[in-house]
Amino acid sequence: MDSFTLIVASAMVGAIMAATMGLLYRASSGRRCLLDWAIAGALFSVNNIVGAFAAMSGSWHALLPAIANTIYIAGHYAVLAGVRRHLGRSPRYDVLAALSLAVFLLHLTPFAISSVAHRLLMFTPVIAAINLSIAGLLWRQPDSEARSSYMPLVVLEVLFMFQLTLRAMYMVASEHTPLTFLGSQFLQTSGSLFVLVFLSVVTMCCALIVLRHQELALRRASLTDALTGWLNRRALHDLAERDYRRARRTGEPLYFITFDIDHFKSVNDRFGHGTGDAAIRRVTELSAHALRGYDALFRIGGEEFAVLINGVSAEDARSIAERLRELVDASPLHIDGHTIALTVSVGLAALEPADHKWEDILRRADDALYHAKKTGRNRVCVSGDDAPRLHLVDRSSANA
Ligand SMILES: Nc1nc2c(ncn2[C@@H]2O[C@H](COP(=O)(O)OP(=O)(O)OP(=O)(O)O)[C@@H](O)[C@H]2O)c(=O)[nH]1
Repeated sequence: MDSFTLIVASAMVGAIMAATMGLLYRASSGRRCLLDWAIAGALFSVNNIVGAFAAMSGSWHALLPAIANTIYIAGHYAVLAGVRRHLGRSPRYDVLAALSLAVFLLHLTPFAISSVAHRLLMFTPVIAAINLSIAGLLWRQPDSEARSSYMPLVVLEVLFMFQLTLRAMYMVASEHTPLTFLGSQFLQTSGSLFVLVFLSVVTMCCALIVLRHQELALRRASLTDALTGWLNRRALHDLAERDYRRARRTGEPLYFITFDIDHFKSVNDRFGHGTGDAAIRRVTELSAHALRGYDALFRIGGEEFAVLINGVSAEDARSIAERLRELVDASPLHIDGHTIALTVSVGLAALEPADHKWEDILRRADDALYHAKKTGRNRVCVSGDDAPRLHLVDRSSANA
C-alpha cells in the first residue's frame, strides 16, 4: 500500500471517528468527552486531508508540514482532553493552544524545514508524552468496575508510543537514509499504517469507555435512592444476602440498625413537602457522619432507614446506634427562617444462631424500632434473646 492511499483512508477514518463520537454525544445524555473525541477525529481527518492535498498538488511548501503536524498533535491532545474530561478533570484546552503555537513556530525553524526526518525527531517526544499521559491517567484509575473499559485504550496508546519511539530510533541509527514526504520507504508507510489502525481502534476504545460508563451509571441509579443517595431496597437484598452468608460462614457478628424520623408527618404538614425532603436529606447526612465509611446505608421506606453493620462487638454496634441518635438530636434543621428539631427512633438487632435468613435480623430490628416509638421516641432500643426481649439503652448512661 502506498502512503497516499493510506493517507486518504486515514482522512476517511478520522471523519468516521468524528461522526461516531458526534452521534454518540447526541444519543447520550450529553457526555462532553464525546465532543472532545469528535474534535480529535475531525483534527485527524483534516490533518490527512492537508497531506493528501499536498500530494495531489505536488507542492510541499514549508507551511504545509507546519499546519499538518500542528493539527496532528492537536488531534492526539484532543483524545487526552476527552480522557481528562471523562475522569472529571479540566480538559485544559489552554495547554492545547500553547502547545499548538509552539509546534507551529518550531516548524518554521531552519532545522525543521530542512528535512522530514528532523521534523519527525522533533515531534516524536511530544506525541509520545501525550500518549503516555493518556495511558497513565487511565491506568491509575482505582474504579475497578470501569477500569476494564480503559485497558484497550491504555494498550493502544502504549503500542502507538512504542512504534513512534522505534521509528525515531531507527531514524537516528540510519542517519543518512533520506526521508521524503509521501515517500514509499518502509518507515513512511509503516507510520501511515499505524495511524490508520490507531484511528480505527481509538474510535472503538472511546465508544467502549462511554458505553461502559453509562451502563454503570444506570446500574447505580437502579440501586440508589435519588433523594438521599443511599441504597434502595433492591440493593438491600443483594448486600444483606452476601453479608448474611459470609457472617454464617465466618461466625462474625452482623447487625441491622433501623431508624425512623419521629413525627415526620407533622414536618410535612407544617412546613411543606419540600422542607420534609430537606429534613430527610439532613437526617441521612448526619447519620452518615455517625457511621463508618464502609457501612451499607439503605432507605427502606419513606422516612425509614437501615444500616448493615459487620465486624464489630455488640457494645460497639450499640454505641454506633446511640451516636447516630445523639447527632440527629443535637443538630436541628435551619431552613427558610425556621428551626426544626429532628429526632429519630432507633432499633438494633444482631444475627442470632436460630436465624434462617437476613430478613430475620431486619424484622427484629424493626420490632425494636417499633418498641422505641411506643416507649417515647428519640431512643435506641436493642433486640435481645434474654427477657425482657427488648431493652432500652439508658440515654443518660449512654451519654456518660
Ligand atoms: N417530604 C417527604 N415526605 C415523605 C416521603 N416519604 C414519606 N413521607 C411522609 O412521611 C410521613 C410518615 O408519617 P407516619 O408514618 O405517620 O409517621 P410519623 O409522622 O413520622 O410518626 P412516627 O413515625 O410515629 O413518629 C407521611 O406523611 C409520608 O407522606 C418523602 O420522600 N418526602
